Amino acid sequence: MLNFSDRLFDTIKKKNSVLVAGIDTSIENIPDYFIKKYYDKDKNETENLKYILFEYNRRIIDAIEENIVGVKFQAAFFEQYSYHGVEVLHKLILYAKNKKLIVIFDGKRNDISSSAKGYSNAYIGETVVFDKKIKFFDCDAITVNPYIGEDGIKPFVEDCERYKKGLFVLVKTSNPSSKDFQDLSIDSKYLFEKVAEKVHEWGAGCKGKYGYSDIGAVVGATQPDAAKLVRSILPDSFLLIPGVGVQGGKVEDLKYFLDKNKLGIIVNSSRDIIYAYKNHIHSDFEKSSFIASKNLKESINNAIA
Ligand SMILES: O=c1ccn([C@@H]2O[C@H](COP(=O)(O)O)[C@@H](O)[C@H]2O)c(=O)[nH]1
Repeated sequence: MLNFSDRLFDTIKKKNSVLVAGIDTSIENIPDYFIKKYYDKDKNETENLKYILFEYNRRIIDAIEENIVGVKFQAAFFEQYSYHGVEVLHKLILYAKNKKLIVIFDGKRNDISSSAKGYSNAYIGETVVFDKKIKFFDCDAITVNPYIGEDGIKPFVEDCERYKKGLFVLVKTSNPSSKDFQDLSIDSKYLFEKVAEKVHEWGAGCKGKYGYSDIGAVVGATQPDAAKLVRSILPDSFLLIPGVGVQGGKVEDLKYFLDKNKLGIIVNSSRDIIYAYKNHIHSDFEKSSFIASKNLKESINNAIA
């Protein structure tokens, strides 16, 4: 099996797209006509929830797959429905993997090393179950929070090497409050620069045949100035960039995130794609999402050409 960064690189080239669709779906944002059509009064709430949540997202994935390199599943939107949502998440991960899309689990997980290893086992590695080892979620990559320090990151990095998976470490996030801690100054550097230096160190041992590291960084689209600094520290890492559109990040600023080969980025968009029907692009939600993802893919490609 190829390294994560090689699989990502090849899929970007094959699809001619760096767009990742964020699957952040809440039931209350699914169109009424869809719910009315599929809500079955003879079933209980959770059976209806599971069916409708899976079906809506499955159809979105089918509609947009040609425009995207992968999908990013935001854990919160599944966990809010307890184990019912997690069951749907598991089914959707399998569905997306079967379509050869790059699957990123956005859980921003971490803990002390023993607990971090549990998260890593679940999402990118394998878990010992009696005399078997089971790859439960088997995603291509996971987002992690670096605040706990190196011993919490190491189990993930080791599993990236072992299972050919990827990691995206939060370096400079897209939200306005990212400045509260990430911009604190230490030794005349921002804290996020220090984190980026660590990401460089952690990724040095896992590079693919194209020279990219399997350990990448999350940098918000709303942070082009920070992106220039991060890119100078991380010349060989993929940057996962959320925050275009609704959060104010501009496609024209994506050039500041690129590496020297005008590559090395993937750009997430969630609400603008999964709820594109709200913008009345088309009366049909699948067509709306298709058009929104196609337009965004093309405008990103133009901006980074
Ligand atoms: O810095 C970060 C890190 C993660 N996110 C996540 O990305 C999507 C963004 O959704 P949009 O609807 O496209 O705004 C969401 O899942 C966030 O949890 C981020 O926004 N910023």
